[in-house]
Amino acid sequence: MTQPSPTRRPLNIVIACGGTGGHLFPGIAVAQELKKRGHKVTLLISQKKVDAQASKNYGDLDFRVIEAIAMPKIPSLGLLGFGLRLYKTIRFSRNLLDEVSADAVIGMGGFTSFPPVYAAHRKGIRTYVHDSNALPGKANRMTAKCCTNVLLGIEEARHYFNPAKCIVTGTPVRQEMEVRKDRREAREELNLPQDRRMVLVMGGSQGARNLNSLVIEAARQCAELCDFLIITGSADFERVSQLTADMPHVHVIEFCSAMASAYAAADVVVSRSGASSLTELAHMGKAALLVPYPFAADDHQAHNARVFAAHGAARMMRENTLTPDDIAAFLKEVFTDSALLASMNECALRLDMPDAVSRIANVIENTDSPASHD
Ligand SMILES: CC(=O)N[C@H]1[C@@H](OP(=O)(O)OP(=O)(O)OC[C@H]2O[C@@H](n3ccc(=O)[nH]c3=O)[C@H](O)[C@@H]2O)O[C@H](CO)[C@@H](O)[C@@H]1O
Repeated sequence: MTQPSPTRRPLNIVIACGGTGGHLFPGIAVAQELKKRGHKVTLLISQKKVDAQASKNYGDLDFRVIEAIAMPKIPSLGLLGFGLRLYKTIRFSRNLLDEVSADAVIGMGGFTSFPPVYAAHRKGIRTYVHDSNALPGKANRMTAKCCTNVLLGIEEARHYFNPAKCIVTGTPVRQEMEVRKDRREAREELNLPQDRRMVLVMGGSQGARNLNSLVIEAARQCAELCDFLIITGSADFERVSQLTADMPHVHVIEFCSAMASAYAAADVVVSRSGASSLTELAHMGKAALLVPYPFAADDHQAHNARVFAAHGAARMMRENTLTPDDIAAFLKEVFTDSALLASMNECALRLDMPDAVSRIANVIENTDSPASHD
């Protein structure tokens, strides 16, 4: 593991990580590490429900809300309002950077990272953007232009940026996931049976309605084979609860605040292929059936899933052709071929970068050169 080197004084660091769990949780992981090293951290999140839901379990961290502004289509009438909101958010960011005497700003991705990173860049403060996906989004590519360094979740993304600025750090997992939990304890905690195979179903930080529907039909065929723990997302909780009311082998959670336990309790996972979900699957060494969100920008979730499939850690299936029979067949295959399941688990583990959070913190602590830009 890379060792942190001592810094001259505690730093004031701003982490912009709002908008979605895939940005927020890696941001929380970096904040936890920097705080542990004695630095002061301010996290910028958006006003969205998922941010409030996810951040409420981290009362020891300092969260501030900043307006989340998404880039409208070009050309469109929305551009005028967007320009005004962007200007206001950059001004808000500039004031906040003064208030906390920021030494460095890290954007964890998405368009919510741009205003604080841009404001910091204009003030000559060190700036970073972290991109966790195999195919980086447009917002990150734009933000990267005003960054000192670009921190990458995986090597595959390097050629989308100025390669000289890129440092492959991996994507960090939260402190509570660093140590893998015991399966028995995890099942006790989540009130799940000990003697059944368990399939964890997750649709990213906000749930996935179509995937939930397909899994419920598959679960009807698999009542003998295994149990299911479905994390539905807030919007689909009522519907899934009703549809599975007569299925005692299906367990339903709206939003899971104990993801370390959910992974530990699972034998196999059916999931969307958001980058943080994949990072956690690798860290936990869990085989998966990956179903990329079909409408993700530039189909980036398919790029993520292909990396895992190519390494033998997962199967990838596209939602438009996926049937409940396919899901049931996959589960029968992995549960009857224990060597296959073990090999997929092992391949997932090989993709883990356990020191990602240290690498990021080291970059933040060690770079004291003035910002360099494209
Ligand atoms: C639709 C879309 O564009 N999604 C993007 C979004 O994904 P999204 O926000 O869904 O994030 P990911 O799938 O990357 O990660 C989900 C995170 O939420 C956590 N979690 C989830 C459910 C729950 O109940 N509790 C909980 O804590 C997971 O442990 C994980 O840390 O950002 C990712 C990172 O840029 C991208 O790769 C995804 O493609």
